Amino acid sequence: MNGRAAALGAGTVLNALATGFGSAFAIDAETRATVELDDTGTVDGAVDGVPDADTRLIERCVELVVEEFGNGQGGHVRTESDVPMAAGLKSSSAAANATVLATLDALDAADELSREAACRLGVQAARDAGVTVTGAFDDASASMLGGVTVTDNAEDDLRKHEPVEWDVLVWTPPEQAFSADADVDRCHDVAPMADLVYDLALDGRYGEAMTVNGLAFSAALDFPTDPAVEAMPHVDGVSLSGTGPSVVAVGEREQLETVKDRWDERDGTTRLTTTRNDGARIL
Ligand SMILES: Nc1ncnc2c1ncn2[C@@H]1O[C@H](COP(=O)(O)OP(=O)(O)OP(=O)(O)O)[C@@H](O)[C@H]1O
Ligand SMILES: O=C(O)C1=C[C@@H](O)[C@@H](O)[C@H](O)C1
Repeated sequence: MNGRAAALGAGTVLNALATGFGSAFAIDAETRATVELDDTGTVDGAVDGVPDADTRLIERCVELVVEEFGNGQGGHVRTESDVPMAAGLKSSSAAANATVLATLDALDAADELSREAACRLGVQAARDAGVTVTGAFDDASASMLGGVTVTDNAEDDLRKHEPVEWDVLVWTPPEQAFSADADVDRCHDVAPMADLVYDLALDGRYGEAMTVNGLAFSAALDFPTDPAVEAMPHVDGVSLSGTGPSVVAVGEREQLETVKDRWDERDGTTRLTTTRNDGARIL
């Protein structure tokens, strides 16, 4: 009873920590999960290359799927990832989605649940594991479905979902920033800006939405705005991603290459990539 699946990392249009409404877009970075089920009744998890990682999220994903579609099985779950952990690129959503799909695959139950419903199980696991503030259905839906999504995280409701063909530049500083540690009160203070970003996103003005989001949440969460200001003359949109520290920009490839030269001078890694519209998949 083995299963294997992959889900996508994502960047932010609107951070949901202010109002519960969020928006994210899938990028070409993957987390893969392998699940082996057995009759032990207990689940243990491991993250490739990170021996001390917190594995409660992926273990909880297996448990929830087994509760609904299995017969008391336990087993092992292991992830390997191109999405850096706690860097703002939705590593938790990608790990949860990949694990839920891999467990469904191991139980031969992948056709019994829509991708959207599978994603809600991962969100529940993230809440149970305490790795999220709002549940992060915005990030989870982008990671699972691909394209850009706009969501109400209080209701796990998908308000908008559409494919997008964007070139994307990602700067990831060496630090980590766990969502569960974010200063939520400071985010509430920028709610009027989040309302504006939500309206822009619903209008399909994603680039402007991202830029307003980035300035507001960088200020609220105490991240530098210099990378965004450097990028602004060249790109359609630039934002702090998630609860940081990564910054994502979208626009013309050539212009993003100009920004990359500037961002390369900073500590960390800078990567040119694209959006993905295919979403998570069973391998
Ligand atoms: N590859 C992985 N395998 C297993 N668990 C993971 C993996 N990546 C992330 N996680 C879980 O998610 C937690 C990090 O979640 P967090 O929301 O802080 O990061 P993120 O999703 O990358 O950030 P953001 O929401 O700002 O994009 C980790 O502590 C771990 O529990
Ligand atoms: O933990 C959460 O609820 C969230 C974390 C960040 O990724 C945000 O970007 C997201 O909108 C919500």
